[in-house]
Amino acid sequence: MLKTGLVGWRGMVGSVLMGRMRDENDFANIEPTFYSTSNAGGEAPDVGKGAGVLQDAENIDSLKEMDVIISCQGGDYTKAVFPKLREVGWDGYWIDAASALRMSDDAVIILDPVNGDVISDALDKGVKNFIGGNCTVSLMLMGIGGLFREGLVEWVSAQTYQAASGAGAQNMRELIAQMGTINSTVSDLLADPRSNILDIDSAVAQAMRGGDFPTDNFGHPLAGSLLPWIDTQLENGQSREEWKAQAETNKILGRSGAPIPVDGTCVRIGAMRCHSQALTIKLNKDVDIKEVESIIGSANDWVKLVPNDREVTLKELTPTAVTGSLHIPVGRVRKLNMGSQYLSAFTVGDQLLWGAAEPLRRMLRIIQER
Ligand SMILES: NC(=O)C1=CN([C@@H]2O[C@H](COP(=O)(O)OP(=O)(O)OC[C@H]3O[C@@H](n4cnc5c(N)ncnc54)[C@H](OP(=O)(O)O)[C@@H]3O)[C@@H](O)[C@H]2O)C=CC1
Ligand SMILES: N[C@@H](CC(=O)OP(=O)(O)O)C(=O)O
Repeated sequence: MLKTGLVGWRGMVGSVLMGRMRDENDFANIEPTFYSTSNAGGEAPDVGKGAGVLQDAENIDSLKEMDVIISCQGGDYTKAVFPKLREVGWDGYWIDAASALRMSDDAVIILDPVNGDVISDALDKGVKNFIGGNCTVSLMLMGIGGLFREGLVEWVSAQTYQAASGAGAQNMRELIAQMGTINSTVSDLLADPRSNILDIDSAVAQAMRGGDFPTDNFGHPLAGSLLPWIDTQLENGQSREEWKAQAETNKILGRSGAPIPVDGTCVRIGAMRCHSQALTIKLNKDVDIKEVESIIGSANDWVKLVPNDREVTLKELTPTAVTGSLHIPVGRVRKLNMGSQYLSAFTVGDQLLWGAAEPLRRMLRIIQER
């Protein structure tokens, strides 16, 4: 059994990972050791093997005993601990949710339903660093990976609608607090069916712009609004989240040479944990829409083609419908007025599942099954 160290297991991504590992009985096949950056010596979770003791997540001597380490602790932890482990000659597998090592030459971005071949080749070559992709990129590739696999994509433009969870647990709380503040500001007016909607509207706008509105985490109102910038600002005008789209897509696909252009605008909206994306895809040839649908819908076990029908779309292609589920619905698939090679699609995915935790636990399985 692989000695497997788990770091970051009680955070938001880590908790989702733990839930999935329990659901899939993954702990039966490993010898787990739980680490903490804040509570070494405390009680470790009982995953069916008795509750052990939490180990110190900074203790290199302990970590280097592991065959595999899975970290959901974040990039700062990775940057601090990973190089020290490799310096002392640790040769185990490092599986990480953080972006810190994603673009390193000696690391593979893992999304096995899309790039199982890339992962397998890397394992054959002795690669030991396997890093989860950016949630938006992973969800886009789970949705339209079939078109890439068939070599049909000339470029993609993704306009995103990203959930609060992508910014962290405190941001999810803040979104709800903002919603609550808005509601409580106008609850008396709302209770009166004869009240003027413009009075309600101006009271809401005033509250959202006021100094008491809870914005410590987002820095700005999100509830009742949106934020058209995610992550840091780059010199070329892109946000870092937008930069990741092309860089990570091409790396996940294992492409060398000219990259497939992928670009768009990343926007934070008031969804809880599902990212949605409106995709414009330029195909490199005219493909019949039925064939396009078939290629998209049969690419993996989780993608689901939603017919371009109003009722079904509004029932199945929303964050509310998808949250907590591994399904990746893709709908609104149609050719655009721009020409027969221009395709539109809309996809929704849970950014904590396929966007973060699921590729990590599957990577552990892949290593085990070797
Ligand atoms: N949020 C996301 O959508 C995505 C995040 N990631 C990556 O995963 C990393 C972890 O993200 P995320 O899970 O959101 O981070 P969290 O802040 O939820 O958890 C990170 C760590 O914070 C510590 N912590 C402190 N207070 C608490 C608390 N009250 N509850 C739980 N944990 C607490 C825990 O460490 P300890 O137990 O040692 O104290 C925990 O492991 C990110 O930095 C990012 O690199 C990747 C993809 C998506
Ligand atoms: N940036 C993503 C979440 C995330 O953690 O991305 P990354 O793993 O690339 O840092 C979002 O805000 O929705």
